[in-house]
Amino acid sequence: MKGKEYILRTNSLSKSYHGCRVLQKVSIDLEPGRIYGLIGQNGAGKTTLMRAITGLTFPEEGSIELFGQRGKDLPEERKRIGSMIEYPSIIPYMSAGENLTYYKTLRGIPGKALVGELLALVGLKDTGRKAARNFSLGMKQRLGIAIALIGNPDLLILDEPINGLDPLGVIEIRELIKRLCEERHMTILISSHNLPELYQTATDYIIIHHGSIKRAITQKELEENCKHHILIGSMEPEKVVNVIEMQLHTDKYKVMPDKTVKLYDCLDEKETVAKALMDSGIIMTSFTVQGDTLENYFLSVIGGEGNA
Ligand SMILES: Nc1ncnc2c1ncn2[C@@H]1O[C@H](COP(=O)(O)OP(=O)(O)OP(=O)(O)O)[C@@H](O)[C@H]1O
Repeated sequence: MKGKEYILRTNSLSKSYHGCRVLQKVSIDLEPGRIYGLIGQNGAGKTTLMRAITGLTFPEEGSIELFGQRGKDLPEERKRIGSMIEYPSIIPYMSAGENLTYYKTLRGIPGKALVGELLALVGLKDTGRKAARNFSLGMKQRLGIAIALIGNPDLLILDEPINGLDPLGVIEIRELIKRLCEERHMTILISSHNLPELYQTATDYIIIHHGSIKRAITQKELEENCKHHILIGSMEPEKVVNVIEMQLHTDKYKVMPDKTVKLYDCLDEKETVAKALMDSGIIMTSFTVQGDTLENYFLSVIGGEGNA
């Protein structure tokens, strides 16, 4: 049987700055045509990992395999990566078209139509001679992505591409990323602190904390972990449990440390559940249908420290 195909594999990458480990034996595997959300707090090592993959910094330990090539000729293989790391590398006094032409020429990429195609793809076709320094933040980000797309990469790496964007800008980038994945079968690694947004974009998540990979999980697995449930708040969780077991005949529940009870069953029979609890004299302080969020999941994986 043919083994799994990988676009990128990092094997035990470690990197230190001034004696301080910022990447610790980082191993990740990226499969083709998927969108990976890289999640971590400030300083977790996301940018450093992206810089290591693209060759902007060098790990002291570990190895990188790109496109199944086992790192035979990394500089050559890296030509199939497009990236926007930290800031879009835009030349401010040039227009969007001039920026793209400049980078295209610099990289020796032929094809007259490419600049127009990329401008259309990122929605900057009508910006004419306007200098990039006068662009909105969203336009600058989209131009940065267009620059990253110049070589029609197989792997696209985007560090915080929606940072500072307004809601419309966020939606535009989300649509663009999804289109690149669906239409061009690109593999995309994207870091973001906006977890609700990432949840709408990514197909997989990689959680990094203090330079170590804590979890790699698919959207499907995440959904399984963040299953919808009825959240029942009361001062008498043992009575709630009794009703659930004896009257609703299910054991799919969990008592939380704050005394709420999560019921993963009977979601289509909310009225029956509510009535059974009330008829048993339980005073409920809350009764809502919820699904755990990516934020909660992230916090539970890193041990509840701070925000993403
Ligand atoms: N060139 C550098 N010199 C010294 N320390 C660095 C350098 N680059 C990164 N670091 C340190 O490495 C750690 C990881 O930084 P990194 O930028 O990779 O984190 P991050 O997860 O991208 O954070 P953020 O979400 O804030 O962008 C931080 O403690 C940072 O201060």
